[in-house]
Amino acid sequence: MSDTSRETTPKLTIEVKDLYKSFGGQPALRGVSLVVPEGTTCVLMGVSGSGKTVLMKHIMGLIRPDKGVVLVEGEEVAKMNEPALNQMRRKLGILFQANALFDSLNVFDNVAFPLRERTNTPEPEITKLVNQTLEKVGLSHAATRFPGELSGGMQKRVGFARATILQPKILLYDDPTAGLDPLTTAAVNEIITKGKQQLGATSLVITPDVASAFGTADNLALMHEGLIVEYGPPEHFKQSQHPEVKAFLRNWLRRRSEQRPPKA
Ligand SMILES: Nc1ncnc2c1ncn2[C@@H]1O[C@H](COP(=O)(O)OP(=O)(O)OP(=O)(O)O)[C@@H](O)[C@H]1O
Repeated sequence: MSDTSRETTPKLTIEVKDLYKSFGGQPALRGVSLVVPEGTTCVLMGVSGSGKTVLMKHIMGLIRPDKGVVLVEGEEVAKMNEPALNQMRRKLGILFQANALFDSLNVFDNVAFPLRERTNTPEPEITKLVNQTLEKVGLSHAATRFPGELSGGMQKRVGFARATILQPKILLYDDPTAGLDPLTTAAVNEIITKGKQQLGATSLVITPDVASAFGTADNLALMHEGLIVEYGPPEHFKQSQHPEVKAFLRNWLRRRSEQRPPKA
């Protein structure tokens, strides 16, 4: 028996086919197609206004397409009714730029929130799960502290703990390293990688941080004016001859050298 008979096509957790969306006659998406195979991390890059967030909002079912389809685990998002949408969203762990932590709740209660809100888990079990999750993100010592008392990176880790406490199969991150210093950025990248390893999750990440993107992605996609102009693994990307990829990487290198602090 040949080995090929045992080969299986990877399951596609997210499938976007020929997606179009305009706002007030202005096109934001102009025929976007993208697949994210199960258990992989895809990083979306592109200049401001290129359509990254609009694409992600379609996946979350927050925006309806003008044309084209978005499938999450084979189900068409635009055809879901409210209960089906809620059920689909339970599979999503969402970590956006603003951590949206509750300032009046301490770290423990912030992380426990989805369990208390969405499940009937008994309190002793909640305590166990939250403590385990805080340990994973290295925040066991901060359980009783409030968001205002934490560094930006610690807040991100609380956000990650809260986004993953229900063990989502799909993680969506929008600009998770925005405004963070290089050390904290490295910690967040580690979190993204951990998300994949610990949860076996499928991740879609938007980031302007090209170094993060190359470090975390199985596949990279570059958006330009509402289209994905290049898609593939980091090695493929680095060698891309596509003019928009070359311009994007050149700009990033220039900005990075400008941002380097002057030598003391
Ligand atoms: N609700 C909306 N109403 C009108 N226009 C919108 C809306 N949402 C997005 N747009 C427009 O769609 C285009 C794509 O926006 P989007 O937020 O997806 O960009 P982006 O690539 O995520 O940018 P950034 O990196 O700055 O977040 C922009 O021109 C934006 O102004």
